[in-house]
Amino acid sequence: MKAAIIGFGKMGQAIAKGWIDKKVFNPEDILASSGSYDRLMDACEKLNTTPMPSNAEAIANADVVILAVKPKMIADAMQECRDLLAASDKWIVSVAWGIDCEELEKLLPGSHHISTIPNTAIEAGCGIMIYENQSTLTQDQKALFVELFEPVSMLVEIPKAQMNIAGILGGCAPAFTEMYLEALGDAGVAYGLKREQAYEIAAKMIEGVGVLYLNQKNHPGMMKDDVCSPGGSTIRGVMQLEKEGFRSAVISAVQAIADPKK
Ligand SMILES: NC(=O)C1=CN([C@@H]2O[C@H](COP(=O)(O)OP(=O)(O)OC[C@H]3O[C@@H](n4cnc5c(N)ncnc54)[C@H](O)[C@@H]3O)[C@@H](O)[C@H]2O)C=CC1
Ligand SMILES: O=C(O)[C@@H]1CCC=N1
Repeated sequence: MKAAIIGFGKMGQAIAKGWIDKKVFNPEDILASSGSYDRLMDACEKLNTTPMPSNAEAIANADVVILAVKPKMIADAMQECRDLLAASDKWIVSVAWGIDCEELEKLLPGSHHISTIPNTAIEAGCGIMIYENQSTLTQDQKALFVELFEPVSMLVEIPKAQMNIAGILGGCAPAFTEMYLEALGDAGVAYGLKREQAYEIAAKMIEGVGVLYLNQKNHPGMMKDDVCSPGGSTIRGVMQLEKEGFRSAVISAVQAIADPKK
């Protein structure tokens, strides 16, 4: 099987790296095409993926197509490929933010497609792949979709009305968490830790908290209480975060994306 990745930027490359690392695809079976041919050549040289001169050629030679251009670019990028996609059993995984099954059908009528929102951690094989419960994939294509993305992500099926909020938590919030990681690193450095060591400790801590929650499904407040010894040190930090509006800031950040006009 061969995969065409149309748009070989951050997300396109993250998917390719995750697949190569988990041996889902041989690097040369990933056919990449992008807006800038020079940058595409550089990226493909690093990953050993195959650079393609056009979107149409990448798609013609592939079984599955990952659509990883900016949402506004889809119509332009796929203009020459609409007929080919409508007339074949090739199938499309769109990762474009805000483009649901109905929108995809308008852009690529008659094709087999599924609308998803992945996150950058797919590169490390521990991503989240939100996908809409409505798609035009056949049963066999849906099974292949699971086969390709399960090794690199947790798959979460979501109805159309909740795609946006699920995508914010899975796809956008990594940036919030990276800011938190950076802030912990700065604080560690301020108190004498080497920066690399500070980031490593903080990153492992974030990973561990996630795994602990997923294993036990205890309420996060209870998990926090387990860390705060009576009269101990942690509760002083927790009280300060409460005073600074930490939780409220996080909720407001989600709102700023979910309701951009407010
Ligand atoms: N970066 C992220 O964390 C996430 C991104 N996404 C979605 O992934 C898609 C790509 O986003 P990024 O990778 O972050 O952006 P990016 O700007 O890094 O990548 C976009 C790529 O598309 C290429 N491109 C532009 N016009 C093209 C055309 N006509 N044909 C082929 N390629 C073309 C550009 O050269 C660039 O390599 C977007 O739709 C975004 O909503 C979804 C979830 C998370
Ligand atoms: O910021 C964006 O538009 C993309 C979609 C989700 C994460 N990054």
